[in-house]
Amino acid sequence: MTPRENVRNADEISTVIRDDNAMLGLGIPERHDVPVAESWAALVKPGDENSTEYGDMIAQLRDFLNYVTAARPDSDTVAALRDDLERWGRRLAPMAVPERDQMFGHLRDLHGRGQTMSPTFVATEADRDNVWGTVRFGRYFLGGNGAVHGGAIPLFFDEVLGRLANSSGRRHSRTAYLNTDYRSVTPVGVDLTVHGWFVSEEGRKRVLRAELRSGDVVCAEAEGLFVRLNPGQP
Ligand SMILES: CCCCCCCC/C=C\CCCCCCCC(=O)SCCNC(=O)CCNC(=O)[C@H](O)C(C)(C)COP(=O)(O)OP(=O)(O)OC[C@H]1O[C@@H](n2cnc3c(N)ncnc32)[C@H](O)[C@@H]1OP(=O)(O)O
Repeated sequence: MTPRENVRNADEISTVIRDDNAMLGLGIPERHDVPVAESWAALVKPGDENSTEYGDMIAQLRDFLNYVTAARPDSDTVAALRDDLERWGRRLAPMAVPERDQMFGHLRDLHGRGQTMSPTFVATEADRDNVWGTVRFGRYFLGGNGAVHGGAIPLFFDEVLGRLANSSGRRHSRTAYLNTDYRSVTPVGVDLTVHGWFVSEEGRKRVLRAELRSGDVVCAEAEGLFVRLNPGQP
């Protein structure tokens, strides 16, 4: 018997559908309509006129990656998609620019910075030493059995803590270590809450911690050391 045949009433059916949508990481728009608190927003580089359009394109790309991950497409669909992707690659290739000019990941006024490498962190509150927010790992970030891939979690922590470490007028630092404790499975397709905070700041060394929760359950915790760069250090 399949899980669907096992469904007995309308409530259960809607739960299954909702869960399927959740597994796709869909249903919650990957948009950027939550106001960002002052100190986090201090990183914002104003005046990129393409931000909104580019951000919407990235949101589509994120949804697309979730669909690709979830689908078991027929071979005609795969062939058509391959051809479309090849065409898009050829269209974009001549538009390559040096790193400092690229848009991907550089749009700091967008939640998620206009990138797809890690899920969109939506900062909802921040001060000089803390940031709070939400994240939803889409189906694309699935490791197995409904759990987020173990490598995607430190990537996400680096994203949040790296940015907090360099916020509020602090000079740039780089991650020296980032330790992650996986406390319980991090579910795909579920809104999670995030808190990142400074533990200490001594000389060039900034120690920060973060916590990722699903409801009351702590899914993962991290501690990172971020070392302030010396002048001329890459
Ligand atoms: C240009 C920065 C860009 C930042 C982004 C801007 C904001 C953008 C906005 C949004 C972005 C989203 C956010 C993304 C952020 C991501 C950040 C990353 O992931 S960076 C890539 C991964 N990390 C590396 O590639 C580092 C490679 N390592 C190094 O470059 C060096 O090792 C470095 C700079 C970390 C330290 O090297 P030393 O030569 O400058 O300094 P020494 O003397 O070795 O260390 C200073 C102190 O730190 C301790 N230390 C260093 N590493 C340690 C470790 N692993 N464990 C414990 N202590 C360590 C040392 O023992 C020393 O301590 P004692 O002063 O003696 O007390």
